[in-house]
Amino acid sequence: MSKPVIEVVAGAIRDDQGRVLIARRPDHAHQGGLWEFPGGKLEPGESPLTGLRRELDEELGIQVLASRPLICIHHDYGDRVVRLDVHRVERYAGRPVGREGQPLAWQHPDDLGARRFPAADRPVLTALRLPDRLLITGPDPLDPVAFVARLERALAGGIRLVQLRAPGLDARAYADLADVAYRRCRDHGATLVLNAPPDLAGSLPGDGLHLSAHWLRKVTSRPAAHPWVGASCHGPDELARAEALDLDYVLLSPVKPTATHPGATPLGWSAFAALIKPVNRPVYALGGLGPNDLAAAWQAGAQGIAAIRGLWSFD
Ligand SMILES: Nc1nc2c([nH]c(=O)n2[C@@H]2O[C@H](COP(=O)(O)OP(=O)(O)OP(=O)(O)O)[C@@H](O)[C@H]2O)c(=O)[nH]1
Repeated sequence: MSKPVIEVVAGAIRDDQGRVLIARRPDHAHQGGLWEFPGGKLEPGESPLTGLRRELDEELGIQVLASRPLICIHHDYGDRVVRLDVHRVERYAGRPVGREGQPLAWQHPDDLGARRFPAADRPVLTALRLPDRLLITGPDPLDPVAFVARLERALAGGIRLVQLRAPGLDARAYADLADVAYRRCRDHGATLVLNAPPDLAGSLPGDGLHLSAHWLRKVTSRPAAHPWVGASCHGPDELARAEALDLDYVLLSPVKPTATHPGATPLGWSAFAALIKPVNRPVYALGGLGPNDLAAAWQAGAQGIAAIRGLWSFD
């Protein structure tokens, strides 16, 4: 018999330094003594938004004014299954205090890994470290100077995650480009992931590796030596494989018609949402999307959007 699912809603609240508010669970509670994102169980018939507002008022004494979905996790603890629906609180009124006596702490997302959280929260920590826009570079740089100028403009415009994709370049030209792109990204505090064969990527400067669907099929374990590893997925089998390999995030495409893959059938948002429902990691929506699609992507359960044309400035 399948176990009942406990519906839980929680808030990721940031301060103006980008730190996130966490609370320590009471020792006697389930997962007692561990840190958590403030929230709790939904009441019967309650919507996630109403539950979020109620819980954060009860626990912290704040009033949520604006929020959006961040990530939703299904986790089986053995004695119970929890559906943890985490929302980013964008605006709130009041000053958070531990109204139930729980200790609170503000922590930068990169440092959250040093705290002990319930197992369900692991992908939430990853989602908090990733931005909502992933730039895929393109088209292939026939003119590297113009390519780097475009990259620079994207970084100056706030892009913080870049996938270096240049399938037409040979290994040497790709390595040269990675060298320049990595320096530019580092100057802006952005993360560069290399869309290249794992062995080549491992020898180049970068913060991570992007596995094409081809390499996702070929690798037998998560490639070591890369702090970040993501992959391109197009359906449930590839999504399941990315999870089994314990990759950090995935891209699912195509959501809309795209110039890069004109023959592919677009998923549309509702099929996209259904496909990522069982996926316990951040998913970027890809295919014919731009910044105007961000709100739809969040509502469908995505981390955000990935794009070439939608984020790469052409002139
Ligand atoms: N609030 C919250 N709960 C979490 C997180 N991660 C996680 O696995 N959970 C689990 O989700 C469930 C939430 O239950 P809770 O005890 O906080 O719920 P509650 O505030 O309504 O308390 P109550 O049971 O005393 O009424 C627990 O099983 C808890 O272990 C998290 O980050 N935040």
